[in-house]
Amino acid sequence: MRPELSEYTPIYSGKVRELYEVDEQHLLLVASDRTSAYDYILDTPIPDKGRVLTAMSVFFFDALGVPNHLAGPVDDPRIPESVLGRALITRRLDMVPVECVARGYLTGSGLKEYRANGQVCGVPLPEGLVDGSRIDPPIFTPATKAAVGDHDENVSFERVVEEVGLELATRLRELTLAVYSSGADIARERGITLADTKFEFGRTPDGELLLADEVLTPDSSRYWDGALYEPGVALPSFDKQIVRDWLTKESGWSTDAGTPPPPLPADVVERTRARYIEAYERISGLSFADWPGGAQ
Ligand SMILES: N#Cc1c(N)ncnc1-c1cnn(Cc2cccc(F)c2)c1
Repeated sequence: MRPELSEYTPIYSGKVRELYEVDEQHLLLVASDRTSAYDYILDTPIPDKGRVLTAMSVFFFDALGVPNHLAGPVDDPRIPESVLGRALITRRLDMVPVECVARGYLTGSGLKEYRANGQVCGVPLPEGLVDGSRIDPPIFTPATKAAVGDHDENVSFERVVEEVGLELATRLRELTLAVYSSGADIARERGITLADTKFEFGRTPDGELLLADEVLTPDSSRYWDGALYEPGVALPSFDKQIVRDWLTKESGWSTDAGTPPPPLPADVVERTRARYIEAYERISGLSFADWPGGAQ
């Protein structure tokens, strides 16, 4: 008999995820079907999004072989039925207060910084780069964790050293770049470009550094269709572009409307759900139909 979610103490609620205390040493990390666009949480959920992103994290935790915070399988008996397939039991860690971002392509906030001063997080880049340019080798572009609703602030490696010390900062950079490259190689072999990603790390009581949070999901990363890639062309997000295009080109809403986006039509929801499942099945080579927690 599985416990009810109400038996666990909620300790954090994010835009699209929640964190619960299971016991002194363990947490329950829950991914919802909520999605965001243009910094709004949309009213319309994407069915199975939480399960697909959980499946992607588990695939990469297994594939990457990096010590991580998982403390049980996706069907662990401590996971309530109501969140089965979109929740994971993790070890409770002392989280490192740094968003560890790796970029293999220039876009988003990195592009904005580059255009202003030719560098990203203090890392100088060659002249003449444009939106979507390859950054080779990939760079470590850390950020400080923002309060809920705010954007993270890109910071330099030196600022991370001030925050956590040289040894840990160096280790975070090494691990972030190594894990990004491994993930990017896996995705590239399946025709998908992993442009950038954000990792979080935490430490065990005896000081071991573990990969935590979600890993290499479309919510923590930018995924592009490898077949469409060309530098200088604004690259559509593999998973979010359907929603973005409907909102800005068909719904009558605009990003400067100052009002929340309207509800999504059923076909936009279904096509977006299908894109998440396509990304998972192409990258993992597994069938999402085999993932626990189907329609209840
Ligand atoms: N992962 C992890 C983790 C851990 N293993 N130990 C201690 N704390 C965290 C932790 C704290 N904040 N977050 C972000 C986060 C993730 C998921 C859902 C949310 F609501 C919020 C993660």
